[in-house]
Amino acid sequence: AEKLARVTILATGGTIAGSGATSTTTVGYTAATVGVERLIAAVPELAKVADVKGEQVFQIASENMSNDHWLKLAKRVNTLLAQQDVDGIVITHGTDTLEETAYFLDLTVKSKKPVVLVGAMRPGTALSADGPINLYNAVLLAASQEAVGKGVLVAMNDQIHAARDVTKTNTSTPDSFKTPELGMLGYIQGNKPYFYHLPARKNTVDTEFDISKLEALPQVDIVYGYANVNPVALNALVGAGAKGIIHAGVGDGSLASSVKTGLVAARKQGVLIVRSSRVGQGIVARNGEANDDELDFVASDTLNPQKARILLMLALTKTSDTKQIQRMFYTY
Ligand SMILES: NC(=O)C[C@H](N)C(=O)O
Repeated sequence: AEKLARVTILATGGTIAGSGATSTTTVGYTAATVGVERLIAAVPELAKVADVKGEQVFQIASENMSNDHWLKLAKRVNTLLAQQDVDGIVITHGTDTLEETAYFLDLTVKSKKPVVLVGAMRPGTALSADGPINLYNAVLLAASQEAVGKGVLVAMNDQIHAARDVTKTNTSTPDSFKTPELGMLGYIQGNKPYFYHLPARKNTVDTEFDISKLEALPQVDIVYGYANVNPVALNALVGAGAKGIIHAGVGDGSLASSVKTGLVAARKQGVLIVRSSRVGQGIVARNGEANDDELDFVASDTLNPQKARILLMLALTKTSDTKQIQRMFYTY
């Protein structure tokens, strides 16, 4: 018989490990209650596709995910993937910040072996819970040769997405994870992954980031744009020591005059400013809605604000030169 791939499941909590009072409880349940061994035992089919081991790394709802959790997780993933006896990793995760953790790992994992993030939109106790099939698909994907060298992947709702581009698009439906416009990578169907696209941006072994010796990440915060915007939030975050600010601007990253004044002042104090957009799709054009050359700002390209925040934190561990950081935003 062919030897099965060895896949470690790192469990972090979320709704995939959640439970509710009744089978029709799809909101108002409790996330992060079920341990990894029970998650694995609930899907005996896993044993057919991989030699599976479980490890409980955290037990949290993903709204509580932090920089510290990311550093711990990335270090654990790198340690495991350096081992001969680990062929791939699945990370069970809450869906609220799953896209952020996926992108953080996409930039910091130093291996071509598959890393697949998975979650669920319904707790395990619900009718038509999506966790078990999502977990099965994720393990199947992590055990496959097809997933090698494709960066960190997200497996949800029978689909395969790239960490950089996937986003949560719906508060509660099982088809919430999408890659609008840039496109998902493929499907999982009939016990097989099918790929149609490859991630074009550099990831994993091809990035310049190394978190192996880091104990903390620089403080980077997000400021939201809206009509009648109040600059108080921006000024407070800068006052609280932010090293970088992501401006989630309206439209193509446009800046209201009241906020622009604060951003210019912050930049003069050495704070890195990235113009992103709250729109969720499209390129934020450099020197478009603002003269980035003159202001010494960075444009986020297509990264949404929460992912721009991750790239800026990692960029600041290497340099504070805006030209270098802009290059990174066009590379990753
Ligand atoms: N569907 C979910 O997993 C939502 C939950 N709040 C979490 O992110 O942990």
